[in-house]
Amino acid sequence: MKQDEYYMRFAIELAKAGIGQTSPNPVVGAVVVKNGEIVGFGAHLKAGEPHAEVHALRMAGEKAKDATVYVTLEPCSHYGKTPPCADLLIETGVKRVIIATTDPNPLVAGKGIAKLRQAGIEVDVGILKQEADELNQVFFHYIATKTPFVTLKYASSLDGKIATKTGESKWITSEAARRDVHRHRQLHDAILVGVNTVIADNPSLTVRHVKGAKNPIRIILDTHLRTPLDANVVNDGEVETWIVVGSMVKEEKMAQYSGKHVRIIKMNQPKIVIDELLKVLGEKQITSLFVEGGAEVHGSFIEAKAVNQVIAYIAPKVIGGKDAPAPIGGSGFAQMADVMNLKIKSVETIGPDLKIVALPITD
Ligand SMILES: Nc1c(/N=C/[C@H](O)[C@H](O)[C@H](O)COP(=O)(O)O)[nH]c(=O)[nH]c1=O
Repeated sequence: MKQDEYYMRFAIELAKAGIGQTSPNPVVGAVVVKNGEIVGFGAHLKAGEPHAEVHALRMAGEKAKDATVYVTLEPCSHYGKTPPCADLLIETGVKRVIIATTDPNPLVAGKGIAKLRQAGIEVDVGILKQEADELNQVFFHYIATKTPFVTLKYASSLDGKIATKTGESKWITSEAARRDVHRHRQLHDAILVGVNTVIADNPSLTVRHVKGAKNPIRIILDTHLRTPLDANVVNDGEVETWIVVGSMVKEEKMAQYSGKHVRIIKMNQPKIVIDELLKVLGEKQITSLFVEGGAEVHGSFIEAKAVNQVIAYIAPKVIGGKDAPAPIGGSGFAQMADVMNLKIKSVETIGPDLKIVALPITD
């Protein structure tokens, strides 16, 4: 008889199928086991479509009766866009439900488990909890804060430069590393850069190296509305571009962009306050934000303590020069006691480059 962990690991792998597709819902996987045999499995693939348990139970059919169901997130017990899974599990007559982690939403946490137990179903919680929680770090953050989970990404040389002293930066990292960046882009609801990056690089900020991927919304931080009218992000019509401006920008200046594929979001203060921005984006159901620079934008997110993950691509190149820019601008920390501390989550090589993923340590 395989252990519970074996089946839960399969459910976690299934859940990964939905990553980048289910926003603003979590990713969930479910496996139905009867007499030591897998008789059904499924994953939640898109908000508004059936939940993982529904797919798995449908596949199991009659065999679901008296079966054991493994699910990576507590079954829902409230009517969302689809009927509650806890009720379906009860009606189906399953014998046992194994849950990796409970729902982070305080409104529903534990309710699904209680409903199942009241119906006489044996419920165990916590198998592979950590792996299951990691799957939904974005969703859990968004449910708790109603603001996007922020990943800050930069590419730098071995000596920590993001461009030469003359502003050249194409390319620091390899094609393989840049393809990896596009994979991260497609997993996000929005990408954000500062207007200086638009002026310097005229980026498209679309997902190109990944087939059939959706393009995240492009967000440009542009306090004084300096985004060039002929910029790619304003004219290519590939995906919506939101330009965030300060309160002092004049209506007639904004009118120049009408007819373009852009939406101008005017903040209620002259300068863009990151915390305010994240609240506005959260209200617009942006659950994950990929901040791609430049240095001043990175500095403002770090100073606002608004970074949930850092992804750094380090190329084996030396650019040198005291005037060549480093990844994080802004005023920086004066004392070591105040610097941002992180825990390295992973280090891997991609082609000739290093990729480091680190998570800020929130004391
Ligand atoms: N210069 C480098 C980067 N530069 C990233 C820039 O900030 C900007 O996001 C790019 O110009 C993106 O352009 P597009 O969207 O692909 O058209 N990013 C990287 O990963 N490696 C580098 O070498």
